[in-house]
Amino acid sequence: MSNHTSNQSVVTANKQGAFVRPSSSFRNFIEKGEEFEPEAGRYHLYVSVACPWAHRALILRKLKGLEDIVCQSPVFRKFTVPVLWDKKKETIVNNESSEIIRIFNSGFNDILPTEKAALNFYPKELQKEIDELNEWVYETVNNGVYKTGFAKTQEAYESAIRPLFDSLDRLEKILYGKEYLVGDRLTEADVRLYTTIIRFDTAYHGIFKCNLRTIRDGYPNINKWLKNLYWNNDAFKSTTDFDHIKTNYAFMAHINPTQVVPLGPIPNIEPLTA
Ligand SMILES: N[C@@H](CCC(=O)N[C@@H](CS)C(=O)NCC(=O)O)C(=O)O
Repeated sequence: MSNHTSNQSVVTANKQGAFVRPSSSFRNFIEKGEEFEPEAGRYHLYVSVACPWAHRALILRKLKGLEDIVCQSPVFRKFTVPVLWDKKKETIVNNESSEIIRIFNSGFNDILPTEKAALNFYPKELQKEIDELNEWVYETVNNGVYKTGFAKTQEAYESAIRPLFDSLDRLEKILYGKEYLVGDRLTEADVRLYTTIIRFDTAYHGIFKCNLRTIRDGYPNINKWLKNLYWNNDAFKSTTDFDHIKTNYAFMAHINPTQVVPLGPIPNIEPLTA
């Protein structure tokens, strides 16, 4: 995969000092009868467990029971993660997390047991609502924490942190009396938000200066939703590694030059009953 290394940098900024995320360059899908066929053992997922974008893919892989079909391993820089690699053609299939989770959601259904194939985290009847929510959640929350943390000017920082917290306020209302974001079932919208919120109090609040409020003290409905996913669904808990998350964010020398790793918050996530 050395032919496909990326020279993209996480610290890309525009003239105003605002973080600009580079776009992903490999955008293929896995489909029967097409170039990339669903096959067990053919594809490999490269991740970093600290990375919220890679974490999305790890959760979907687990939810769909793809552990024996798509292997995974950590990779250290050079290219962005997640990367879905085709061992047969020796090429990257896709390096865009929002598409890799769609591939995992349905691309391997033909070779999965019936009960796993039946699981659909992007159901037709909810797609419009999921897409609409994903759009603003991506801009202001998933990427919003990065825009806040990587801002190189006061102005860029403040114009990212405000929309971030406005969106958290909006999500808090959406989750009032609800277990999931869209419909009454777990969808990719929950997965995409989870990987940011689980890092919020432990990394983004301190290291990225996303500190108007914490999730645990400022957002009871989001906190309840978060705890439910973490404690009641192993696909979330088993793919979440708090030590790795804390260390990796603290090691970003451009924003934390001492690389001292914060101890708190304690606990990393509250117990279900708190
Ligand atoms: N759009 C990509 C973004 C992935 C991304 O930015 N990943 C980070 C890690 S959290 C990365 O690999 N950055 C490149 C680097 O650190 O060199 C996706 O969602 O898949």
